[in-house]
Amino acid sequence: MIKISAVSYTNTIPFIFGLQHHPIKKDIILSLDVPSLCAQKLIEDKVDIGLIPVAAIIDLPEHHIISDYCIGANGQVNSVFIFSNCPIKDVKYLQLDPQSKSSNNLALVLLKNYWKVQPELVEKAKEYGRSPHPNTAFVQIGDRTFGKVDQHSFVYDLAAEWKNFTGLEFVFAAWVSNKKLDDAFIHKLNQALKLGLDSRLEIFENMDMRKDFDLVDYLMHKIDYRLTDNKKEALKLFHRLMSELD
Ligand SMILES: C=C(O[C@@H]1C=C(C(=O)O)C=C[C@H]1O)C(=O)O
Repeated sequence: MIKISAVSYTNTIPFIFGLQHHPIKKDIILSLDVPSLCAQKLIEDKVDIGLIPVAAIIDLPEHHIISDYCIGANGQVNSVFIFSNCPIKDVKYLQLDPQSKSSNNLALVLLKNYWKVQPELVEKAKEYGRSPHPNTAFVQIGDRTFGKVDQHSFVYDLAAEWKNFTGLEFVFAAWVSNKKLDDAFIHKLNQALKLGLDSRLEIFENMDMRKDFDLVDYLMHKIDYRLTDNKKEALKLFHRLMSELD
């Protein structure tokens, strides 16, 4: 059996659907975890494959990107934000999202190279997301951000800001194995992922919709599941800019 850890957010539902509706389901054990844990499990070899934050790839002794599907965006993504009490140029404290790896690092890359400000970083903030301090901002990703854009004074969509900065798409998470896997299995995995993406309209029929967030637009148009050459170029640049952070 091949062990897989995938992201437990709504944007991964099409992939999960594909894995559960394809014959591959007999060959795998699937667990759903927050992104930082997907990465940790793959690094500790508790799983063979992870849909892991691309920022964690550099922590793996061996890695293989085994799919041309991913969690990415071409401009606005609608679920990766800096929410702030003040304009970004005035931020003094930045709380990081404990569930994230890629977006925390993307925030740091943009603050340094694009906005050119270096706030103090706060990890594991006690009052995460609720600081009354006027110069505090926080990174937040995934379903917890749905419906929140109207609740904060200043809102920055990090995939849109990355595109403003570089002109490129962005990849947040990729399907990565920590060992070489059989080609036939990889082929089946990709068929299953494609099946899930092709089943999105059927998935919507059984999905609880929200009044405060357009899930159909999000899963059809905002999350961009194709690991294009443009995203691969973005990934190289992102890893380089990450390695230059102090
Ligand atoms: C677009 C998203 O991408 C996610 C962001 C990640 C990160 O910041 O480490 C990891 C996995 C992705 O699922 C999201 O979930 O909102």
